[in-house]
Amino acid sequence: MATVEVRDLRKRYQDFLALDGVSLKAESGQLVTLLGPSGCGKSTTLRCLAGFLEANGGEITVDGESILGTPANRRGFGVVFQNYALFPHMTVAENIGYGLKIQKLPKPEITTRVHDAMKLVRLDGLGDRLPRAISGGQQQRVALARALVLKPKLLLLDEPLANLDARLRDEVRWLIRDLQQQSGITAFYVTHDQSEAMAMSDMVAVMKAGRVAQFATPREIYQKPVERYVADFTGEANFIPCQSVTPHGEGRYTISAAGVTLELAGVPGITGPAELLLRPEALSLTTPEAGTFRGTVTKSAFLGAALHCEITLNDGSVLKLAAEPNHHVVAGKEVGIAIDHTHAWLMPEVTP
Ligand SMILES: Nc1ncnc2c1ncn2[C@@H]1O[C@H](COP(=O)(O)OP(=O)(O)OP(=O)(O)O)[C@@H](O)[C@H]1O
Repeated sequence: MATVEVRDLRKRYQDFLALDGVSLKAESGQLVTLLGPSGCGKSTTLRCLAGFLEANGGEITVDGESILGTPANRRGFGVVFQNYALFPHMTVAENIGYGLKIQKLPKPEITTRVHDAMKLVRLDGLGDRLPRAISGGQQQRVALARALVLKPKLLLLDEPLANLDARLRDEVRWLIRDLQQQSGITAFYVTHDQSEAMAMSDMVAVMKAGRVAQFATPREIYQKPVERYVADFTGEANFIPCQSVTPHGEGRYTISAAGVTLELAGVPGITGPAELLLRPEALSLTTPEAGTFRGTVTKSAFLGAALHCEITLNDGSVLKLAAEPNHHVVAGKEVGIAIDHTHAWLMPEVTP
């Protein structure tokens, strides 16, 4: 178990600044996800942690000790990549035991540990197969077992599910989280998949152009994003611009938006222009008289479990929501929208 801290990490590729001061922390036993779009610096951060890349500035500590001068093979970390990189000519068991063989452990101990690791990732009985004779999901589990068998201090996973189909992704995702929690191992996990990040993590770092836009729990990231970029990247989001914002201190505000005055919570310390974030589940359809907002249905689509609607308000804002599937909602209908204030959140309007 290890506490890992990354402070103001910088990495330059020639004249391109890929990491511009990344800071985050994993407490012992936590799984921390680096989430963000392609090119934002997730893999670069992970490679600096692994020791495959040398940082140009900043610090990485494990249990308070700097590791920047320690070469990758002496850090004692387990690494799992999206391309499993198994040795094609070795059996599953040989692949898993390879690192132990390099460490020159006695054969009986290798056999026992490989056996235990295979059981852990549910690969029993497949030890004699070659990688080409097992499925993609099984290959990824071999890669996972190969990392875990070394009892690493820290587990680093770079999009480990990217090459799997949706069903396998789900299965391996839960397996990784189960194993990580059971073993209490600290882990960093790179993904651009928001639902993966939300489901698996203790903490999420949402990355934006070489920096961490927000570092918080999945719940906080989703319900209390610090800016629109984070809100957009972590799920469906509706935004309404505010005409006036009066702060009351401690992150409470009175606002006026789309002709309605509301009192609600938001990012502390907003002084300039702001916009209201309403997640779809904060909204429900009602009569025009009963709603907080009034609008006209501009789109509706029956998607089985829900009726997806777009409502255009009188200020031109468009709200998307999922209504009860048996609701009779057709384009052109006047409706009211009730909002659950606990799911409404005010954010500063940041120019993209
Ligand atoms: N060896 C390199 N030389 C030059 N630029 C690089 C190199 N490796 C990465 N970059 C650039 O650094 C930025 C960050 O790359 P990185 O691989 O960390 O992003 P990422 O968030 O992991 O993206 P992805 O999800 O596509 O893997 C990108 O703009 C990328 O083009």
